Amino acid sequence: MSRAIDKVPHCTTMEEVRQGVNALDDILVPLLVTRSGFMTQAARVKNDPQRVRDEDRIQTIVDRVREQAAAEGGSPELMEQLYRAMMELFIAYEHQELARLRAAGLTPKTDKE
Ligand SMILES: C=C(O[C@@H]1C=C(C(=O)O)C=C[C@H]1O)C(=O)O
Repeated sequence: MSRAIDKVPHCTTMEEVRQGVNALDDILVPLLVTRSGFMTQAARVKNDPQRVRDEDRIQTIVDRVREQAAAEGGSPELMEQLYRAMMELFIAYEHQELARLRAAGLTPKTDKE
C-alpha cells in the first residue's frame, strides 16, 4: 500500500504545510510546462481551430483521473474539477498556439485530413 494520500505527514505548523506544498509545486510546475508543450504539438497536428476542443477526449481524461484519484485515496470530485478547469486553460492556450504557429507560417488545412 503506497497511496499518494498516505504520503502527507501530520503537520503542526503552517511552515511545515507550506514547505510540503512548495516541494510538490517544484515537481508539478515542470510537469505542467511539459503538458503545455503537448498543447503546442496538438495545435500543429490538428491545424484546425474547430478541432481544438474535443469533448470525447475531455470525458476520457475526466474518467481516468477520477479513477486514479480514488485509487490514491483522493477525492474524484476535486480531481474532476481541477482537470476540467485546467483543460479549459490548456484549450485556450492551444488556440493561442495555433494562432501563433499560423502567424509564423503554418499553412491552414484546405481539406479534412
Ligand atoms: C490536447 C488536446 O486538445 C484539447 C486539450 C485537452 C487537454 O488539455 O488534455 C484535451 C482535449 C482537447 O479538448 C487533445 O485533443 O488531446
